[in-house]
Amino acid sequence: MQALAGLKVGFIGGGAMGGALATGLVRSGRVAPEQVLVSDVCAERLAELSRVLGIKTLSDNRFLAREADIIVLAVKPDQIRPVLEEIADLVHPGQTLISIAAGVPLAELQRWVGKAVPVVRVMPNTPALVGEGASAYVLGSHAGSRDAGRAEALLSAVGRVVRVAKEELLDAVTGLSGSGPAYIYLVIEALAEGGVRMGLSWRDALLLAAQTVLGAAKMVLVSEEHPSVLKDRVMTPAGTTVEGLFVLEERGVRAAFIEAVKAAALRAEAIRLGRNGKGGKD
Ligand SMILES: NC(=O)C1=CN([C@@H]2O[C@H](COP(=O)(O)OP(=O)(O)OC[C@H]3O[C@@H](n4cnc5c(N)ncnc54)[C@H](OP(=O)(O)O)[C@@H]3O)[C@@H](O)[C@H]2O)C=CC1
Ligand SMILES: O=C(O)[C@@H]1CCC=N1
Repeated sequence: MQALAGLKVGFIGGGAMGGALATGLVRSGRVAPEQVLVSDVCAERLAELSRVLGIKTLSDNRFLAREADIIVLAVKPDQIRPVLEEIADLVHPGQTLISIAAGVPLAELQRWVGKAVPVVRVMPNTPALVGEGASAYVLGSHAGSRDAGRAEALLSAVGRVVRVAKEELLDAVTGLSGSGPAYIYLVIEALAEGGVRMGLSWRDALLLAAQTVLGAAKMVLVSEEHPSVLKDRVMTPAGTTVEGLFVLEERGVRAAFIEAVKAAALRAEAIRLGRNGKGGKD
């Protein structure tokens, strides 16, 4: 991947999301393990990432900020400001700062870093770990095509990526694909329980449920047909599928998913606007 050639990618925070991105990136083969650095306050997490991926890990965010060309801020939203203030004097316009924090606006990121360095806001998701992430990004005012290229190269190595036209849309992305894997795990668990209820072993039911979700998703992406067309192809008149679908519609499952995305997106918006009642951001 040309945009990442010879560059060092540093992750500050190697937890659920930072660890998933670092792992997906190394496993993609688009960068060598020597190009990836992770710093974290948790020594066990660092030891595990270093052991599994063969990457350099460290407990010193400032050392990482000196070394990395792309710095991914992957700590919890309330830790973004202290981390940025910790490294602000070291960062320079040759670097690209990428924040993956939910609800932390570009204007704040730029203010905390205090100088004209390129900042990109990204909303990824955890399936990046297995190369099937879904991410969206928006550029800050000092970021240009070089930084967009770097962000796209990084994110396309671990899944699919879209650029959104304005920052506010990242709230919707957060509600849909950022939080979305959790909704789908719930669906898979429920489908499997349905199978168990009707006599399957948990092991068989879980495999069938997960593979069905994977297969259906792949059909949508590969065929590029509208999901309703694909749905119709599964239904036989007076058959089984229409009975199942009727129950889902009757119970309001479609509306429940639409409302779930809205609720999560509104929460992201509330954090971004500082209307935070639950300790997500200071
Ligand atoms: N999880 C997800 O699905 C997604 C998360 N995000 C965003 O990613 C970010 C990280 O979330 P997530 O990975 O879930 O969180 P985690 O708590 O799993 O990971 C954060 C890591 O950063 C460490 N850390 C805390 N303070 C510092 C510091 N000052 N310097 C270096 N490392 C530090 C934490 O250590 P310790 O645990 O010891 O505090 C932890 O290991 C958040 O901003 C979130 O909004 C975005 C999309 C999806
Ligand atoms: O739940 C959260 O706030 C984070 C952001 C998107 C997914 N997890």
